[in-house]
Amino acid sequence: MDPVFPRLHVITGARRPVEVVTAAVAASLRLGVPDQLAIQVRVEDDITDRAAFLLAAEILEICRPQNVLCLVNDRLHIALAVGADGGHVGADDLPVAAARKIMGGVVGATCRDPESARAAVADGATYLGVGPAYLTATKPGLPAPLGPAAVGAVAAAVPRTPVIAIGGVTAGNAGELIRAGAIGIAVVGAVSEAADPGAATERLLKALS
Ligand SMILES: Cc1ncc(COP(=O)(O)OP(=O)(O)O)c(N)n1
Ligand SMILES: Cc1ncsc1CCOP(=O)(O)O
Ligand SMILES: [Mg+2]
Repeated sequence: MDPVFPRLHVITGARRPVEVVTAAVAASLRLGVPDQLAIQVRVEDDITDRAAFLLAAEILEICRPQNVLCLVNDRLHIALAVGADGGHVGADDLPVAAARKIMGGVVGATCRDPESARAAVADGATYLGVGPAYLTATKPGLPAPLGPAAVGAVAAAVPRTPVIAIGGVTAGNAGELIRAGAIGIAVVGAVSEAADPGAATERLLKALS
């Protein structure tokens, strides 16, 4: 695993995704840490593949010149078609082993417990997204929040694989997740819903430094 795996994953929401990504990338450049930022293109299920493809291509054009990692959620065919750096899969998506077969780059996998974490790593996951760490309104129907200790238990089970905590993460609670063992965080609302997404990204990056 590349030792410089990004520690802040900004995931696009429905609101102004291109504006948010532009601001997040600019913030990482202001702080001189574009290698610490990843952008994950995530669209709702009712968005067509064509619209998702066009959005992912536009976002990749913002990320690539600055060496900001660009991942696509769920739709690995779109990740491959635009030439993104990788993709992220969860329980309703391609199994990790199948994702690994078609994706030469980064494969992220959602895990909530040590056993599934070890299985995902054995199947070829590059990093794990672990959550929900805290309550979140962004994705309905999730299990109860894990809290920092359970996130840390997953991280301890896969010591050579980066664990990215997700779900209700803010600049205020990021520190306790890192202290528990996560190497980074993924956010939707903390950046997408912020009045100033660039300033919000700076706060999150500083909370990780
Ligand atoms: C970094 C990261 N971690 C977890 C997820 C969630 O993926 P998944 O469980 O497949 O849910 P959806 O995001 O597809 O609704 C993620 N996207 N990123
Ligand atoms: C997709 C997903 N999976 C677990 S929590 C989550 C949403 C995280 O959004 P937010 O950062 O706004 O809580
Ligand atoms: Mg998914």
